[in-house]
Amino acid sequence: MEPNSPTQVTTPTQWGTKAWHLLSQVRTQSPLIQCITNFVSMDLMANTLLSAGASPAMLHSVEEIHDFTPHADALCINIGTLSPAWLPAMKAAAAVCSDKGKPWVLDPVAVSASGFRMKACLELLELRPTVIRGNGSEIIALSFASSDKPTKGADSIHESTDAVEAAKLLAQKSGAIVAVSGATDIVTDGNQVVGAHNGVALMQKITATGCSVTALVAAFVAVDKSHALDAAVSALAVFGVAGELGMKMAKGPGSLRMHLIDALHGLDEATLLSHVNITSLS
Ligand SMILES: Nc1ncnc2c1ncn2[C@@H]1O[C@H](COP(=O)(O)OP(=O)(O)OP(=O)(O)O)[C@@H](O)[C@H]1O
Ligand SMILES: Cc1ncsc1CCO
Ligand SMILES: [Mg+2]
Repeated sequence: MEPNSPTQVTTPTQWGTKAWHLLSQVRTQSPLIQCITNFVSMDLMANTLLSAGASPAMLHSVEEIHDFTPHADALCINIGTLSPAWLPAMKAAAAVCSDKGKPWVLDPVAVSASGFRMKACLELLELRPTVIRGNGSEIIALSFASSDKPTKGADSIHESTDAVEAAKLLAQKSGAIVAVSGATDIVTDGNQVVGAHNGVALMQKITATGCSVTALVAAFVAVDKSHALDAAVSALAVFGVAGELGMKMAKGPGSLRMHLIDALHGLDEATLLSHVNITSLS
């Protein structure tokens, strides 16, 4: 696999400007994002993409990959409710992207829950995802290809900061940018490590916020595919800022879900620049 390319050090102010630029590009270009995702996440993921200005398409039939996937600007694959029937479509779509140099993003939901899930993820890794985004437990399990000790399932029992070395190893082994969500979202190319400190803890109490931010990463990578690390960091920070703004109006997880989507849709430059909190961790 090709080595990851070095990325220049970016100051906090430059990160804010970069995140705004990429969000603006998503809004003006409205990239088409194909999502092959779990049943739980379909609604929130599609609404997250729409609020950010992208165009979601939740197409997962293997019969449609040949016609449709070449027209997508990026692909998001999520194994959350995986069954054998879905895997051929996931592999076919990932192969189209890999062949055409189109970005695609993998979300290894609950990868340690079973040998079946782990094997599927390892086969998908062979198709060279541009970015892998998971929670701490998922990234640790995938990095060590370990399903010996099933964790809680879709939720993490690790902090994202517990997964830094595992994330770097996975990035080095796979050639992908690896993003770990949590109180601090961590993104690495196997060498450089960047932290996005935005978000609120209550986002963990809304199912599929992680799945949705993975799709947002796909939208950001779609508009800047040669800088996948920057795009992933920016998407995670933007989603976190939307969570912080939404929290000002929310009374609990149900209303946070609604206000987060509203905040993402209405996010302006000054608000984003004053909230983005991204630092280098390496
Ligand atoms: N303690 C926290 N403080 C701030 N933000 C958080 C915290 N925990 C998670 N988040 C944010 O919540 C979102 C979802 O992250 P999480 O780690 O819960 O994903 P996940 O476990 O894959 O979720 P799911 O599988 O339900 O989609 C991310 O945007 C992340 O930054
Ligand atoms: C709860 C849950 N179970 C399988 S997928 C999913 C959505 C969050 O990943
Ligand atoms: Mg998840």
